[in-house]
Amino acid sequence: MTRSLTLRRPDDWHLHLRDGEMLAAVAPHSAGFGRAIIMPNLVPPVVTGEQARAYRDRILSALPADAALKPLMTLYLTETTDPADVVAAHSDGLIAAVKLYPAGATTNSASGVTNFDRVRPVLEAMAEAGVPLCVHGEVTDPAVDIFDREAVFIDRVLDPLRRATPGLRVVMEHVTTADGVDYVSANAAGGAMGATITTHHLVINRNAILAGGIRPHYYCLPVAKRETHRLALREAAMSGQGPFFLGTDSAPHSDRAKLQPCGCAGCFTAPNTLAILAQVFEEDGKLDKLEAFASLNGPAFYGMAPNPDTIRLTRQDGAVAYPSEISAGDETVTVFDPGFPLFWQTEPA
Ligand SMILES: NC(=O)N[C@@H](CC(=O)O)C(=O)O
Ligand SMILES: [Zn+2]
Ligand SMILES: [Zn+2]
Repeated sequence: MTRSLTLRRPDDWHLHLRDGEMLAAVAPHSAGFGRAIIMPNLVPPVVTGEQARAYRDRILSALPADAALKPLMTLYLTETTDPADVVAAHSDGLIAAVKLYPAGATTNSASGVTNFDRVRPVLEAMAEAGVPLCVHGEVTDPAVDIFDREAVFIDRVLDPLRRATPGLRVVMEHVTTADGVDYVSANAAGGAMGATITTHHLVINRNAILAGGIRPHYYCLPVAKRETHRLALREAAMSGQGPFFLGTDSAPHSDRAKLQPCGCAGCFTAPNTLAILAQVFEEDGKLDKLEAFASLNGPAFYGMAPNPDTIRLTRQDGAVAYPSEISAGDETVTVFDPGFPLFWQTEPA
């Protein structure tokens, strides 16, 4: 049995760090990643280069002095986004990507896009300048079943949008279906598409949310699908194939906001993500593919070098303890429970 594993330092290509007291509480839990794509869905959202710069400074102040993490900022695409601001922020190295939320699709997405024609000039400028578009891929049409919203998005929105904007590089964020995996695999040639896969979608299917009682801490968007889809995600993540890389979508919410008649979507996985990943890759006999997924494929897609340094994961004889919750100001935030004991631990540097 493998007892230890040395990897290029991993990156997180989809991370929510929030702001204020929540930022202060959660940022240290992602400090061991080399880089992270920081999601812009604050209230109000991060829409201009100036706002991204100020948010990056707040993140850097919230990180411990010895943190490895370099935040890679994104702008939240709105129907009034200025193409010139996007291109300038990208060429200054301030942002790595732009994030598209269909209006109303997920947490803090009210300022997202309703009419895709209105963002066409921005998308064209991005295609021209090589700025990737990160997409929350779900339709918001209330007539579409929530478990079908990703698959329908591909046909109704994503594919037409990509055809209308040749050269636009797209990341399908937190892909949750076999349909998403197949679409990305079929369209990834030449780096045209990538996909992030979360830690929690490798672990849970929709039963985790609903069987034997309702479990709000497993509710996230896109919602976990049936088992066949989870297996397709595991296969993609463990394939070593270039377009698939880690984006934890660690999305902290206070327990107060989660445990409501209408609770928020999001799983907070930052504290135990690597331990869970090592375990699921080990379970499938694919530990040798973890580095491609967590440390190599993401930078290759974004045109960056892998991190120069490494981390070491070791397998313990007994289960490793991690906090079941953390505090953020007066609030608590529950850490994702994979439902099985964890044995892998990141060695202190
Ligand atoms: N994934 C989630 O369930 N929630 C995210 C938003 C998102 O990534 O869609 C959040 O910001 O809480
Ligand atoms: Zn999303
Ligand atoms: Zn997210």
